[in-house]
Amino acid sequence: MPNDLKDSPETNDFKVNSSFPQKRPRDGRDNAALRIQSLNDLTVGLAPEIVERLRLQNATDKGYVERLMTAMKTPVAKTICRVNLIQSTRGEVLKELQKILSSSVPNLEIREHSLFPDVIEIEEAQLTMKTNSPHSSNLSSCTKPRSDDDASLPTSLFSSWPMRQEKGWPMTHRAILCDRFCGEAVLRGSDIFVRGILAADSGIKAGEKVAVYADIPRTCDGGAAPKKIARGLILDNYNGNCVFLGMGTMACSRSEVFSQSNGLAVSMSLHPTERVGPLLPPLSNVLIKKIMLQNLPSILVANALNPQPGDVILDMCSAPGGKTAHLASLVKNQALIVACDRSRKKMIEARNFFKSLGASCITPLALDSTRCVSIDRSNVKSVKEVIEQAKTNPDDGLKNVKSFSPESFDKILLDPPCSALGLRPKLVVAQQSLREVDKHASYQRKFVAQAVQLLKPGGIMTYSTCTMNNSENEMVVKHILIEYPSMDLISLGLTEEMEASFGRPGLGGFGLTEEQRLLVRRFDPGDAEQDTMGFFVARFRKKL
Ligand SMILES: C[S@@+](CC[C@H](N)C(=O)[O-])C[C@H]1O[C@@H](n2cnc3c(N)ncnc32)[C@H](O)[C@@H]1O
Repeated sequence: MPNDLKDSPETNDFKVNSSFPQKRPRDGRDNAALRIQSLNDLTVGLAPEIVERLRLQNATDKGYVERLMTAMKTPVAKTICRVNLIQSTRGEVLKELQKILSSSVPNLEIREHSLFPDVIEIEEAQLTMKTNSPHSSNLSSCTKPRSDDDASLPTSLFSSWPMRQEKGWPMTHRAILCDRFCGEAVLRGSDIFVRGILAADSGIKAGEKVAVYADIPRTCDGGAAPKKIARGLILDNYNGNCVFLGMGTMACSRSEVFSQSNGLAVSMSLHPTERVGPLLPPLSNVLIKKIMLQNLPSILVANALNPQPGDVILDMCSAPGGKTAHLASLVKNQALIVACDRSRKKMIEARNFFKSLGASCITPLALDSTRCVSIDRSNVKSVKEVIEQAKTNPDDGLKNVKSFSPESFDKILLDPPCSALGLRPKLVVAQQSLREVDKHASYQRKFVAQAVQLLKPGGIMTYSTCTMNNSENEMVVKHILIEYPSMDLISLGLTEEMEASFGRPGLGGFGLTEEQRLLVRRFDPGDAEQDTMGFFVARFRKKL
């Protein structure tokens, strides 16, 4: 071992903490651009003008922006598993999950959710006991590795150590760098699959313990697309901006990572001191037909639509299909559910997903839901007739349907594209401007115009977004009430317990009356007590 390394404080003192790694390049030449940060120090999430709008929306809440910015780079502290009732029951799944996870991750609490009858929640046991605040997760915990880790340091690493030290990479373990989507999934508890890795130290072997970093894409001036990193890069040649996420064990070698197109690459450590953020279990390959990982506010939507056997239901923007699958689960296939998305590719994937769940009552269609009302008023057909009479596309098996007769559906789920400000964690500074964010609102109104026509009198429609932006939420509700007098805003039909504890009323000051505000539900990541993604749901009934 080189002498200087013995003196390095990093040699025997691996830290998953706010100050690791903090070495900065000493010379300003070839490596000046490399920037390694800890999650604590990272400023990501939302563009300043968006944060300012959200601050103004929550002007009376003094600590809001600080909590929002912390929440935007951290995951929700609980893993939420929705049980597919077509394949199993919650009781059975609970037992199976407890059996599977207790042997691999002993430190978890796995229990039935008290508000949702088809939901199981999983969280780190310590968190429940220590505190209720999700933001006091172990972002700043500081620990030393077990001594046996120190003994197995990869000595070949040290042949290039002066350069590594200059760059600021860790001297204790070789390292890999994943893309930001993969990094976000890691924070949510996922392991790393080969496609997610961008760069790695040379010589990494299967079974080796590695330090895991995620690239934080830097956009050029003017918000241009971030520079692409060629997959397979040697880490020493990486000059980007990255964040440390924790330790993992390689499932394959470096050369296999970059020669294979799929498969597990790194199992993330389940030791709470060797990972950043809360301990969340990797569930991507667990009980895949029986559970679906979904955010709690998203689960609210299908419940609010309250599907019943025999209903004819339209999901106007279905892909990737989480909410449609939930509808099918709630009625155990006893309804006719039409799932639409403009993207044929996404719909083919969603069709395969529905099939894998046994959700046989769903008809997947690739169509534009902003123009899907039939203009031929002389030839009114039921939804069943439209589907039965349509030709099947020989290439992908999707039915060739483009429109439906007015007043065809009992229920409509409208979950249109939105600014998605509420999705977390975000390992990027979103480059959306306020203008771009607000453009979504006019697109959302186009879907509404179709939905109102397609709904039967007395029919129910839910409107939802995964954003906190008022122009896509409260102001769309106000627009619906003004433009479509046939639509009444009604309560979400939640239990009293849910009403009292889950989500908040809509914002004041954006066109809704006090009474109307209480009928909608809003979720905000800056609301630390709730610890959810950002979300909004409203429910309407068309007058008879
Ligand atoms: C918020 S996502 C829907 C998520 C989905 N409801 C779920 O829970 O999995 C919005 C979807 O709308 C689709 N979309 C965008 N424009 C559309 C259009 N004109 N017609 C139908 N779908 C559209 C997008 O492809 C995207 O998949």
